[in-house]
Amino acid sequence: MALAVGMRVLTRALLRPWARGLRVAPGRTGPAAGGGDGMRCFGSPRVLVEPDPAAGVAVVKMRNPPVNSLSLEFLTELLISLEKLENDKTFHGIILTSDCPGIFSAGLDLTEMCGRKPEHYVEYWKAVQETWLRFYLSNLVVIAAINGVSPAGGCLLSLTCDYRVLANNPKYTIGLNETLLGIVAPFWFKDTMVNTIGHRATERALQLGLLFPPAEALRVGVVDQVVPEDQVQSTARSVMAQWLAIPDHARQLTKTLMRKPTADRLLTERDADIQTFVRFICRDSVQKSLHAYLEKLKQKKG
Ligand SMILES: CC/C=C\CCC/C=C/C(=O)SCCNC(=O)CCNC(=O)[C@H](O)C(C)(C)COP(=O)(O)OP(=O)(O)OC[C@H]1O[C@@H](n2cnc3c(N)ncnc32)[C@H](O)[C@@H]1OP(=O)(O)O
Repeated sequence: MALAVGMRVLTRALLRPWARGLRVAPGRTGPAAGGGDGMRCFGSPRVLVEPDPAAGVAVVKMRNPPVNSLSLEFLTELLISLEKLENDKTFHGIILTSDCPGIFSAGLDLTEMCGRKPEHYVEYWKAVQETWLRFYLSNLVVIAAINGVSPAGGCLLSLTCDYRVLANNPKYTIGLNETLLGIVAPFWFKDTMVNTIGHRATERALQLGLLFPPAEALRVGVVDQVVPEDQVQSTARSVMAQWLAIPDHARQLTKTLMRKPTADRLLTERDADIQTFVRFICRDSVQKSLHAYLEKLKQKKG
């Protein structure tokens, strides 16, 4: 309880400067919005929230084209949407999915980690930490409906969820591929993966930077279910109904029991983790690797 309140205060303090100038997207009522009782879609430029109040569920669609890279602004908007839903007693569950065809999320925004000043890296890393903490410890049931490729930070975001449904498309790979970029997944990325698939599988996956296609992702346990692409949303909905049928207080306390030790590790080492990130990302060799990787992505088109 104290942790939850502390985190809220912290988020508010952290978000204030970033949130300036954010526009709230004009509301619209749609079929997924539980149009019957008039509740409208809401959100922000990069996050569309489709509420279904009757079910107590909101579908949160990431729409930061072209690839839902997790930029500072996008992370801020995601956090604001999460906080809004958590504070609204109507909602007990969120389905996190993508509005960008074929991409769940391309992970952390490489342009936030290249050629910037150290102060920017500090601000960016705080936002990444905060997003992980808030999603990982959310009292809501959070289900990822993974309808696209999901490397690195995209995979991490899905790993904060309580359940992952992946569309069965061989292009939709998922994993922590940081080593392929010449960077290292921080300890809390690693811990989240260990908690999901175990130590040995994580050791292999992280060292090799493995991006698992659906069947492999299911076999190793990175995702809980693989379904045909057109059934991802409906499957996420029926899984949500099962989770919401459990007495909420018991489920929430159990989630906290399972996840708090992992979250506490980052909470106690937060500043040190920021320093480690900034020192690492500022290295010439790391900047060169990231620039080369971004260049390779751009040249792929030509
Ligand atoms: C001590 C700790 C230190 C460090 C820890 C850091 C941890 C880092 C975690 C991360 O998440 S790093 C990011 C890892 N992400 C990736 O490796 C994915 C890279 N992207 C891709 O593989 C592909 O873009 C794709 C997601 C498979 C989509 O392919 P598609 O062909 O559909 O699009 P395209 O490649 O042409 O990209 C379009 C456009 O978007 C830009 N882009 C792609 N990914 C990112 C990204 N992560 N950040 C910023 N920008 C990205 C790409 O360059 C193109 O830009 P352009 O249109 O200007 O050319």
